[in-house]
Amino acid sequence: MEKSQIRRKMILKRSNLSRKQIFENSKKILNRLCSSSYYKNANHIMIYVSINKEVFTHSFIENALSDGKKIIVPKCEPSSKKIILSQIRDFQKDLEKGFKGLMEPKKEALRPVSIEQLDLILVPGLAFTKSGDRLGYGGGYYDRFLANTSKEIPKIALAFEIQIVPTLPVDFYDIPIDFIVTEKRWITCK
Ligand SMILES: Nc1nc2c(c(=O)[nH]1)N(C=O)[C@@H](CNc1ccc(C(=O)N[C@@H](CCC(=O)O)C(=O)O)cc1)CN2
Ligand SMILES: Nc1ncnc2c1ncn2[C@@H]1O[C@H](COP(=O)(O)OP(=O)(O)OP(=O)(O)O)[C@@H](O)[C@H]1O
Repeated sequence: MEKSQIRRKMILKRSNLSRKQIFENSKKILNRLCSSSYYKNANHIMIYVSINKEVFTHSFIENALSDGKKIIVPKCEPSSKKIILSQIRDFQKDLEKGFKGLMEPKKEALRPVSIEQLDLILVPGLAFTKSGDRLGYGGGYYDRFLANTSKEIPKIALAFEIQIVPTLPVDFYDIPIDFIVTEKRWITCK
């Protein structure tokens, strides 16, 4: 099956999850992450700001900020299809609706961070395999970004169990992830 076809199928499948299921499963996923040494040992954490039926990350971001973690979120630059990293201090004040309706740092709240500063990357996606292959929305934003990160930085996907599939088409530029956390389990890829 082609990537575009799998994307459509997975968006449809995910749309069947109720708001309650999204919130409850997201809580389990993020609690599992927070009890891991990957979270505990990380100071600078990059995380996506969830929309629609993605694993809900807003409460995690607020809790991690209270926990003293440095939180870094992506801002899309559609002209270059690149991601800019910006540290946020206040979820409510620093973000506004931007590209594709995503919550992104406001211009006046941009606090650039370099890739080398990241200790942990929490990756979004539509579908994943247990071996770490990932399918996103198709912009290639994360693939371009992940291509520039060191292998040493853990890349962890947050996903609902229904997003784990047996196989995915893989292109040479696709960057595999290291772990997947679902509401049921912790998957170590490869
Ligand atoms: N929360 C979040 N932020 C992210 C990503 C992501 O997957 N999730 N990205 C990952 O690379 C980048 C943004 N890339 C995107 C590329 C395309 C579409 C897009 O076409 N969205 C559809 C809606 C899909 C749906 O119904 O869920 C659209 O606008 O029609 C969205 C984000 C960076 N920030
Ligand atoms: N490292 C890269 N350098 C240049 N172009 C790239 C790179 N990675 C991906 N691309 C381009 O991005 C486009 C989208 O890739 P793909 O369909 O794999 O995105 P995706 O993984 O679903 O989305 P995303 O990474 O945004 O979540 C492709 O046309 C690909 O050529």
